[in-house]
Amino acid sequence: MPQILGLTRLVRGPAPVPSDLEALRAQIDRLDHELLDLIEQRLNACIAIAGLKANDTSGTLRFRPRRETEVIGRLIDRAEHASSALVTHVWRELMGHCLQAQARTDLVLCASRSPHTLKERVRERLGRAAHAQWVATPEEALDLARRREVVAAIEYSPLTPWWTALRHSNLAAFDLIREESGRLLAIIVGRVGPDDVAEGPSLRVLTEGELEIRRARGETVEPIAASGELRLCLTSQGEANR
Ligand SMILES: O=C(O)C(=O)C[C@]1(C(=O)O)C=C[C@@H](O)C=C1
Repeated sequence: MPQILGLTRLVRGPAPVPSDLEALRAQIDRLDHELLDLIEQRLNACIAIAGLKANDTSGTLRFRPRRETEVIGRLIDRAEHASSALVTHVWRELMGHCLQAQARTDLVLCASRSPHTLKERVRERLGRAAHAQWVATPEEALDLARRREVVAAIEYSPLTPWWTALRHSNLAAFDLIREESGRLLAIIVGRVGPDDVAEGPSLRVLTEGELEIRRARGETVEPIAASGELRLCLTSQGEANR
């Protein structure tokens, strides 16, 4: 019997000494407890922030996409072995739960062409903590986003230019979901203030005339959809707020 064990060891390399395995598992248990304690502390800090946000009369959501993107960006820069996918996934989920601890914030989805892909991509972007609800029309999604603590992800289609309703509205189109090919799949909409929209290209609904004026000023404005006189445009952040 000892000979057979010895042979197995030769083939597989040195087996971990049981006490090493136990020691490493004990270390992992300790780290898990520390991680959980930190998560509890983080949740408590977020609940305290909710108290401050309760005094905010701007009518915006508790959700702050700009802050979330900045937090994740800094952590990705700091990470040594943790991939950006790991950091993004873990913190999107964490922040999704921290947001729910502040106020129940629902996800309203509207898609007829690729509902499954849309839901998956939105979950990747915003985490899985929020309750998701499907609605049949973009108008229903926009109505809920105007009135409730809701983030809406609405499929883009040139045939139903619902995005024209974003002009002169308290809703911001603050994120885009694209297909692998780069094609626009959906627009994420919510009551997010201009200062809380993440850095980077931002969406604006402009008339053709306004678009021309901005271009003449040398601004980078790219129309990505059109309906009558109106254009859905990608602009750089500073330019979008003007
Ligand atoms: O910084 C805030 O405003 C928070 O509410 C905290 C926090 C977070 O978990 O870090 C939670 C939700 C927001 O969407 C952004 C960030």
